[in-house]
Amino acid sequence: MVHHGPRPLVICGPSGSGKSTLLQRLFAEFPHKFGFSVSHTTRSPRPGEVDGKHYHFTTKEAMTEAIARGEFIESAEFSQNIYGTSKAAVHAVLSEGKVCVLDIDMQGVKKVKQLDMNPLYIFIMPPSVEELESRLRERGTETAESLQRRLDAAREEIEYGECYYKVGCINWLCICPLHHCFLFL
Ligand SMILES: Nc1ncnc2c1ncn2[C@@H]1O[C@H](COP(=O)(O)OP(=O)(O)OP(=O)(O)O)[C@@H](O)[C@H]1O
Repeated sequence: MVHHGPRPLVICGPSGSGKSTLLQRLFAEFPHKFGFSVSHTTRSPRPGEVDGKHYHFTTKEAMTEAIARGEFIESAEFSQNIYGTSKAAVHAVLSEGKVCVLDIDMQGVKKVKQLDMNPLYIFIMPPSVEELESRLRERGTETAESLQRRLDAAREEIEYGECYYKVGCINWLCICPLHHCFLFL
């Protein structure tokens, strides 16, 4: 995919690190500047999640077929569900002249790195796996098994973040100290 316009932003970090919350703040503060690449997922919607806004909720069958038709720039299996970024989702943001923001996992990042999108990469590092666990428990969206799967994935993602991202800090994090997370640019 040849990319024109402002460089996309790829945000990555373990489930529960606070990516979604930080992005909500970003979009609320700069609605004309940044646009969200709405991923497809086969996981069930959580209370409050809106189809087409937070995710395009779909089935494994429909998504596998769409991937085979070449409709996705990347896809990944995370905690027994498929997630993916469609070409249409990215085009929708770019056509509005906004910075396209992708919230994707480590596998998605590795795939995007093989494309010619040339994005900026940001990793949200949680304070510890213990803190992640208590956040995910409090959120109440996971079963014992899916919580364990997310924590196993988190350990791998933290290692990946430590290896491949340089320590940095950007200003809009300062308005969100409650999340106790660091941004790596
Ligand atoms: N298109 C995609 N490709 C790869 N990974 C994706 C994609 N869309 C979402 N993900 C990742 O899948 C993981 C699980 O997302 P999900 O929304 O189920 O959990 P979450 O705990 O709410 O994530 P968050 O950390 O954003 O709060 C997250 O790390 C998210 O970044």
